[in-house]
Amino acid sequence: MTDRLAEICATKRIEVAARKVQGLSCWPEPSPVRGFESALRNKADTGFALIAEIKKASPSKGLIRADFDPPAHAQAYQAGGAACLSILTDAPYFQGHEDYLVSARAACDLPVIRKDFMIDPWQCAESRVMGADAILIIVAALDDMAMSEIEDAALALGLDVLVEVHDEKELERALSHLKSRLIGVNNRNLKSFDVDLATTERLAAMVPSDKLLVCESGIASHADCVRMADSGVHTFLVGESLMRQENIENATRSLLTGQIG
Ligand SMILES: O=C(O)c1ccccc1NCC(=O)[C@H](O)[C@H](O)COP(=O)(O)O
Repeated sequence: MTDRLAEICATKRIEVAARKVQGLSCWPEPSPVRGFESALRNKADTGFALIAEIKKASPSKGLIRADFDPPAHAQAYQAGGAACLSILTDAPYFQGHEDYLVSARAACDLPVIRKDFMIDPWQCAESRVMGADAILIIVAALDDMAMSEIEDAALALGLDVLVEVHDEKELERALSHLKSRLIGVNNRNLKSFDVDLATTERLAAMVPSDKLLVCESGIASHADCVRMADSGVHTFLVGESLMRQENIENATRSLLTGQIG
């Protein structure tokens, strides 16, 4: 595990231990699960499928959007053609909050992935109670047994799982130990924070055809999407480049279609 990821996970362990003591009763009953994977597959069949991220800040860039308004961003992403939302709930490193997930999901019809650092199967139940439709498993953060236990807990609750890898070794571990059909290749190096789209291009050929490959991080334009399509990749997770735009709806449409304005 990278030092930074290890630090984030150590902080998360303390946070989750405290949240477990509080229990789950503070959220209302969740609405039925919206199909996250199916929404992506439907859009990817006919063009580009976008998981649009609601991201206020990040460890690599600090504050990204000052006038942060999750419900408004969710509606803009949906109007611009996004298939799903990704909502950061980690507070210490991303200035996220579970209220952002609750309010953004209530403001639109899109399925939502809770973007956080999963280190305990209990967080799956917590995610479902918040209203999440999917969770993220970061292979680099977990050993084989832990990631498999978290995946089982998520699937038992009806949540979809996006399995995130950064290199060949992590992809092999994911394919050997996990059953989820969504594989995210994250182009961000967690040691240097450098982003290189060639990471997705390198790993794409290793991903079996029954899996849906999601290209994560560093996508900034329609040209980047077209470049990834040359490697057979039509599904993207995009945060910063859209969150920095004044008109998020137009920027989302332009990313997906190449149309300006
Ligand atoms: O974004 C970061 O700085 C970061 C640092 C450490 C761990 C994870 C990090 N990002 C999580 C993500 O996966 C991205 O938010 C997501 O792929 C969107 O990336 P981008 O379009 O480059 O904002």
